[in-house]
Amino acid sequence: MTAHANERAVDVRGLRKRYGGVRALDGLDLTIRRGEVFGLLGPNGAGKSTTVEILQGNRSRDAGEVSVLGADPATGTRAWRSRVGIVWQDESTPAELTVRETVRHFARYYPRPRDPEEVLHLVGLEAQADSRIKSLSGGRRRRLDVALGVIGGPELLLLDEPTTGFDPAARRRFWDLIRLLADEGTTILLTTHYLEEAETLADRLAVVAEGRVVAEGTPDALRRRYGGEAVVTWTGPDGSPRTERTGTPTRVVAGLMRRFDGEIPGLTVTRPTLEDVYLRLTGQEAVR
Ligand SMILES: Nc1ncnc2c1ncn2[C@@H]1O[C@H](COP(=O)(O)OP(=O)(O)OP(=O)(O)O)[C@@H](O)[C@H]1O
Repeated sequence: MTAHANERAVDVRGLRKRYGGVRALDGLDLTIRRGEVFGLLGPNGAGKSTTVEILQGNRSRDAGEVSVLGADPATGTRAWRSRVGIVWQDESTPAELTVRETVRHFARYYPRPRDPEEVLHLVGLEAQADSRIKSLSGGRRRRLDVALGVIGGPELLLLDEPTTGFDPAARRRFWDLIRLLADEGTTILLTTHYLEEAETLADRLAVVAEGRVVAEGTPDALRRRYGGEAVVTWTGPDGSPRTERTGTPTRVVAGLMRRFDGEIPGLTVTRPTLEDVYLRLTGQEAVR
């Protein structure tokens, strides 16, 4: 909890955006509190990147109210920009510079930057510090982008699919970095297609579909509200598989224990995952 915990870092009301005939945002509402890690989920084309770009001040909107750290991004000053960390999708940094030179170079743009060596360590690029950017693999390139997003010591970090292209170890390391920044009080918005990532990192989530928020809450609350019933399976006395869908799996298991007088053969209890919730909310639920 930070001193600002009840303040809003991001407040969006009725956000609308069209690209020609395409309605990308259709009345999106979003509130992110200070110090919170907030995950934005949604299928391809739902409007997540457009939202992040508008919050960054890099895209205009057609309608709606937007406040980011107390300012309208459309008219954000240089001082405001220095408080917001952005990870660009296609960074146009000079490919001839080394990783260390680039991070140091970007640090000079900010009034209170983090230590470049610390940032290289945090994103796991110490071993590549003297490599030229053009020689980096795609995943390491992306880690450098993340380094440039945090070098200014932002109050708010806006991350659009930050771990796409990361190998599993780099993704875990990135999660540690996000937790560290969150512990320091940084507010973080991240979009992701990795539900495990959302569940691991986010205090609260919003699911976006067709340009609107269709559900919002903690991962637990979303699972409880939209997850549906648990599934209990076991093996019957005749050896055949049995299944029961239930809102009270403990009661079902207690009944089975009495019936079997001890160990229940083949018992499993499966509770709805965030993925089940997500697929249901975005209308992509598989027919079972
Ligand atoms: N520059 C653009 N010009 C025209 N249409 C665009 C542009 N950017 C986005 N769109 C369209 O707006 C809609 C929302 O796109 P957006 O990139 O915001 O979605 P997204 O949720 O980030 O998707 P993804 O998960 O694929 O990144 C899509 O239909 C997309 O094709």
